[in-house]
Amino acid sequence: MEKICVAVRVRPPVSESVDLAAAACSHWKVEDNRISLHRSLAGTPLPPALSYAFDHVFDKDSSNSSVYDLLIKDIIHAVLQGFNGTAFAYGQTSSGKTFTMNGSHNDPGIIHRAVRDIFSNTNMSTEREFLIRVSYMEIYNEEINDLFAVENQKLQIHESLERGIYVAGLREEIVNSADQVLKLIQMGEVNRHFGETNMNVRSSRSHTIFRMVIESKGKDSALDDAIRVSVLNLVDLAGSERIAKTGAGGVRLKEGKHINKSLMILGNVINKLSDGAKQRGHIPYRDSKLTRILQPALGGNAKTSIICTVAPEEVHIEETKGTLHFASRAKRITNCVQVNEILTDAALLKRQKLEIEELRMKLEGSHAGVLEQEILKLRNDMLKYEVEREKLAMELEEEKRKSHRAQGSESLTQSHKEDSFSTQQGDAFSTPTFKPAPHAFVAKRSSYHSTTPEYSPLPYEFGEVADEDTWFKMNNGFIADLDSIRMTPAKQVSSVPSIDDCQIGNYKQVEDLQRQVQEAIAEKNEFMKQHQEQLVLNNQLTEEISKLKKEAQEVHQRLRESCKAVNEEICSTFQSVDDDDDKSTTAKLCSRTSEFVMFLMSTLEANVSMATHKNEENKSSSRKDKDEKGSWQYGNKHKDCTQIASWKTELSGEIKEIYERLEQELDTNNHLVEASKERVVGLERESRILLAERDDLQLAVSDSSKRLASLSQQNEKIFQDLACEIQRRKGLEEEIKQFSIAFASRQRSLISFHCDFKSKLDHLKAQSPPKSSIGFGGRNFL
Ligand SMILES: Nc1ncnc2c1ncn2[C@@H]1O[C@H](COP(=O)(O)OP(=O)(O)OP(=O)(O)O)[C@@H](O)[C@H]1O
Repeated sequence: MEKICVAVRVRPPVSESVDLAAAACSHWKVEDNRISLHRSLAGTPLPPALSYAFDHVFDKDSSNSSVYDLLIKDIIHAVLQGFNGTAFAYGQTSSGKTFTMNGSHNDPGIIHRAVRDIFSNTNMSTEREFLIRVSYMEIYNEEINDLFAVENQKLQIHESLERGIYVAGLREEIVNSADQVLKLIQMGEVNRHFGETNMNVRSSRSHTIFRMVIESKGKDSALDDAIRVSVLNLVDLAGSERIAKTGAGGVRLKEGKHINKSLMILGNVINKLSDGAKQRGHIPYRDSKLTRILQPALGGNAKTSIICTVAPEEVHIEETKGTLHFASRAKRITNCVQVNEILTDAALLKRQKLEIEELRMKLEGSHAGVLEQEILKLRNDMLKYEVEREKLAMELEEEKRKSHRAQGSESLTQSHKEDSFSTQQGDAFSTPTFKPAPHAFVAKRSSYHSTTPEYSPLPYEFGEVADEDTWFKMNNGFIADLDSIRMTPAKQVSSVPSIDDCQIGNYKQVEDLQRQVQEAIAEKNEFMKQHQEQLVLNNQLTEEISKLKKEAQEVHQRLRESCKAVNEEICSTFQSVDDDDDKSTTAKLCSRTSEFVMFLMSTLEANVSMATHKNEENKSSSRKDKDEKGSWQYGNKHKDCTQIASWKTELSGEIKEIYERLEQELDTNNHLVEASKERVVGLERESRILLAERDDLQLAVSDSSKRLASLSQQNEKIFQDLACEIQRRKGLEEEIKQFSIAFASRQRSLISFHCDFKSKLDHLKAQSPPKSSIGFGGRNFL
């Protein structure tokens, strides 16, 4: 959707007096793209906020060149690319419309500049070849006249699915240079209705439409055979006028009424269109010839610019306000612009092949929704063909009826002759400078346009069967050719993501998931490996711990055993001493000494020596006692005591030695036990850490196993979905295939029907009197 571009141009004041001119200009102020009334009519208060902004506002000093550059140039370039374009000048009488469109010698107008621009572009184009046709018409008192052929008067407007709205019988000239076109325009201007009024010595009494149809085709047909056809309308409207001001009477009055009426209808159409799509309802395009011809430019398929001209004088303030109001309504209109293309059979075939290829590509991986849309589109196309076929059948019937009627009418035959004469004769206006086109495309299309008989392929009553809604729905664009042309399906901009994108997205998703699964598996394997290693380490440590425990037990055992052995040794020593004592006479003394030794075990050497010393003392005292009890015992015992003392010394030495050894051994063992204990504690701590680690690992492993399981599930689901999708796609492919076959057969039947229809038509034409006698005279191209 594209908004209409609206500009306002203020004409310079016409007063010859500089002061008056300055005063005239002082009411309207132009700043950038804004125009405001800043001084009201004498004696009336200034209306609030009377200020308008437009795409451009040109002040009195502006030139046609700047208007063209800012407002029209873009349209011309769009037209060369296949878009329709329209520019028209609107405003009260004498406000400068004709000056803007036609210009002057020093400052050529928009039409002149557009023609030059088009040819300089086409001549420079290395990629496309062009065929340009021009026509020039006027709407005078609600009648359409051909300005290139005065004999073509009161032409009728028709509408067809292929051509859109067109004027039947309008002369079109194939042109190949700007000079040629400008010459033709100059000749056409002669036929235009001008008249003198109080307000303008050369006032346009009609609306004029200069039309250029530009066909183009890529020079490299390997790339695309499509032919672009665009239409440029440059319109100079007649000015609205107040009868009181123009002083019109008689013919001028009649003209003025028609002008005002058609401009009022144009205003109504603009108002309706500016209401927005929802509120607008029925648009009264059919109420005037002007709005009917401009229909594609107003809310249809064309880039449109409106230049509203205003007069700055105080006397015209009301009209200027009216024009600005019209302009501000027009600013709200949006058009739906698209490139117009027509296709030859070969191009159509090429395109269809491409489309099938695209479909196949899409089928190879994507959303069924898009495919369903494609199917729907194809179905719609097929329906369209059906409708077209029915219409053609109706037309054939109509033709037959008309031909029967015509055969019975002699007078109509005569009028046909006259009309035929005018059609064949009137080539005083044939293109003088036209040379055979160098390129096959231009030659072919030129010959087509110059040889095709001009008649409307549709009955006149068609206007009653086709309405705007049908036109909008079925043919929102202009297609200039009829016979060998197919409609290019409207370019669609889909909001759904493209099928390729979706496919890539799916594959990416699957790839991502597969990668994730791979990673998860690798992670899991890594965890398992670590887990195994940890288990081995753990086992080793457990073994080591048990070994150490065993070792510690052995140490304890050994210690116990060695203690036991020492005890046993001591006991056996004492036993041997006891046994010896039993055998010797000093047994009793030994027995007593053994008790003493046991005591000495704790007090060691010092006590032994002390004990020995005391014993010596005791011996002497006891000797005294024993001397008193019996002197015979003392002599025997003295010998024994000496021996016992030596034994005692010997024994003490041995005991001391054993004790020291045992003490050393005990120390060593204690050290060993301590070290073992420490080691055991360390190992236990290590084992605890390892156990905790193992638990963590087990948790992680179970987590990753779960994740792996869910990923596998997802993966499986995706694969299932993919399988379903593939299955569905296969079904759709099958459906498309069948549909394509059905479509092709319908197309073939349509083409054969078309040929049949044409041949019947030719046959009928050959049999019946010429069309002009029954209303089919003239040419069929716009
Ligand atoms: N921008 C302009 N610069 C110089 N002269 C201008 C300009 N606009 C209009 N004029 C002059 O004003 C007069 C009226 O202009 P023009 O005939 O173009 O008006 P119009 O709107 O076409 O009138 P009508 O509707 O009656 O045909 C002419 O003499 C024209 O040369």
